[in-house]
Amino acid sequence: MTTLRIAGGQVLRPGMTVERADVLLDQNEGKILAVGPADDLPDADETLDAGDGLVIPGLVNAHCHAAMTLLRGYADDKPLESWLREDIWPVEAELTPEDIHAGTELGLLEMIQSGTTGFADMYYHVEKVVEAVENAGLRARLGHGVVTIGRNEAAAREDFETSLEIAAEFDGAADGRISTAVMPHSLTTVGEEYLEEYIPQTRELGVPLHYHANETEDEVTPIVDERGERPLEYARDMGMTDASDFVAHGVHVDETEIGLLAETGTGVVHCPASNMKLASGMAPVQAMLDAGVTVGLGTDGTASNNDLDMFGEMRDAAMLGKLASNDASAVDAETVVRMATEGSATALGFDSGRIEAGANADLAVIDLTASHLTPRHDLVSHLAYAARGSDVKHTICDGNVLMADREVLIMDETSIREKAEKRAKEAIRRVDN
Ligand SMILES: N[C@@H](CCSC[C@H]1O[C@@H](n2cnc3c(=O)[nH]cnc32)[C@H](O)[C@@H]1O)C(=O)O
Ligand SMILES: [Zn+2]
Repeated sequence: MTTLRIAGGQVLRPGMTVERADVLLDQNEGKILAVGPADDLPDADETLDAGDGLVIPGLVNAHCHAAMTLLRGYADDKPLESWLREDIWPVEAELTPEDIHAGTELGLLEMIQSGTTGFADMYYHVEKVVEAVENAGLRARLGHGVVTIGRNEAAAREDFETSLEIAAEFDGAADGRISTAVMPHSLTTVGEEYLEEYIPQTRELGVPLHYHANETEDEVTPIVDERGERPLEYARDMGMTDASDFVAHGVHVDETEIGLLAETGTGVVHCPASNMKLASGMAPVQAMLDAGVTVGLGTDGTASNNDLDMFGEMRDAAMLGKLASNDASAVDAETVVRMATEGSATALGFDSGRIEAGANADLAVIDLTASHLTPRHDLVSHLAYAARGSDVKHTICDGNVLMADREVLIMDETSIREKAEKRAKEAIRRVDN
């Protein structure tokens, strides 16, 4: 067994307390072996100096479309429907598998540089997303997003069957760092007849479902008008609300749907920056948490954010949550830190998001010497309201050091950025011609 000690730091423990301690990792199993005072822990094969920094669970971005880094800043200042139809979907039609590989690599680089060690991703040409994640050393739940509207039956079936095939083929890949889900895009972009046929096949596969739900009023009204029930009641009737399933957004959920989510255990991934940027609405996060709903945190894609920095997402969640509840004590610092770690990990079914023996060895170490993190009254407050991705100095996933002292060890940053820049511009040229 090869062991790594993260020494000389202060550690964020599951109860959101901070204590001076070392952390001992088993690099073969990718697990945390022990947390405690330096003198109490056995010697390790390797030591990584936390330099009096703050050791936190690696952040988990529970809803993303990583390859959309290629479209960062391409189409801003529009609501969801016109943004997708007029700008995003036309250029996505031009993206090649290699483009998606390049965009995903750029996203993974940004995640490693900002302390994110796990994420959920809905896209296509997922074999290229798998390849990028395998090489980058991160933990991910991946899936092919299914859209059947606007497609003939053969194309619609092919899209859903691709999602099942991908989920079956890659679940457990990368020595277990990769898991999968079947990902119908949303309850209004996938026809009921296909849900009826393919959801049971998903259950046979034993992987969860992930889909966008209740993001905008336009996603809710048609279902209520046509079915006389709420979208998540429809989802439940279609067998899409298991405890292992997780939905993105959940902005326009009413009390009935909050109660349903609390009862089924289906996770909700709150994406505050995307919801604000697309003017989708303000999710009732505090009400969902008070009802016992599992709430994770996600950035969505970088074309509706526009970065993958989960520190910014925590800050947005806290600020928006207070406004949405008209209550400055709502969605407080501890709540958003828990959302970005334990909440997201639970929603994705990762044994990560907490620093205690037996959990995955997914961690980040924050350099506290910055002026914007001074003085150190309350480090949990700093995580929510002051820290930023660029404060992360070490990132570790599955017990492997992916970034040390801000140097990404296993990816060539310059070539990744140059490739993404080139491929993004070429894709835009193709859509403009
Ligand atoms: N098989 C589908 C691809 C679906 S991938 C996931 C889709 O979600 C889109 N997406 C990104 N952000 C959002 C959002 O906030 N709400 C809904 N869809 C989004 C993204 O652009 C992408 O088209 C097809 O061939 O079009
Ligand atoms: Zn999304």
